[in-house]
Amino acid sequence: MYEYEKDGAEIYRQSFATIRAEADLAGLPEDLARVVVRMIHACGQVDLVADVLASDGVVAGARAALDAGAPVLCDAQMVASGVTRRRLPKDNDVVCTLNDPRVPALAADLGTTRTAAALELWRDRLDGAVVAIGNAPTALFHLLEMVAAGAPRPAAVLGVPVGFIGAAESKEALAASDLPFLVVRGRRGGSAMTAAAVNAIASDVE
Ligand SMILES: C/C1=C2N=C(/C=C3N=C(/C(C)=C4\N[C@@](C)([C@@H]5N=C1[C@](C)(CCC(=O)O)[C@H]5CC(=O)O)[C@@](C)(CC(=O)O)[C@@H]4CCC(=O)O)[C@@](C)(CC(=O)O)[C@@H]\3CCC(=O)O)C(C)(C)[C@@H]/2CCC(=O)O
Repeated sequence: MYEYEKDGAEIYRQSFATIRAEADLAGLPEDLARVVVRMIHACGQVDLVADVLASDGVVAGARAALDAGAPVLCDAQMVASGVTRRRLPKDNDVVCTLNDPRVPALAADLGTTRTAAALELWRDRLDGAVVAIGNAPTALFHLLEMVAAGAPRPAAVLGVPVGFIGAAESKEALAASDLPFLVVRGRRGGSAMTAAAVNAIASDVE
């Protein structure tokens, strides 16, 4: 009844070719360009590239951490669910503590959101980890507060929360910090885009 592409590999090939033809990736190092292509693939917006900001070597640093077996620490279950486990080079743990039964009480004690409070349960896994924040601005702010107060430093922070309240500000704060980072400036972000960034970093092929 309808004429449409049914070959998954061909759909991917055409998508990535379209993104590379339409997005202005000039000036990005190739490893970062590959990550941005996949983030664009997750949101359908080729102008995303203009809002991407990353510290030097963040993609290589995150990949080296994964190769060394580092966990991927996610703010939301949606981010964790989007990470393709078979791409991960060392069967790395993908961790989201949001639904841990201790979190509601922690959030009440700290006077913050559950997503932010859930990061308190990352402390023993934070050292050298790849952090993927795709939903909650409060989680990203709380991570920065924890590290500033002496918590272990992650190898890379993919800071891509979405929204209107605190999202842009939390990402500017990350970019101004001394942590290796990748952000999408402004309101855009989200779990799908963040999981896509992890998947691109974990993968050797587009
Ligand atoms: C204020 C919050 C925002 N949530 C956004 C967008 C989406 N959130 C979805 C879902 C299913 C979840 N959001 C929570 C993380 C929940 N969202 C919040 C909080 C109230 C506070 C976070 C913050 O401001 O930093 C947060 C609850 C908390 O106490 O931390 C979630 C845990 C709520 C819940 O279901 O209990 C849940 C995450 C579940 C999981 O994956 O583990 C959406 C799907 C929206 C929906 O349900 O309709 C959507 C997903 C976006 C995405 O791509 O991830 C915003 C826009 C980020 C917003 C914060 C900023 C704003 O401007 O409002």
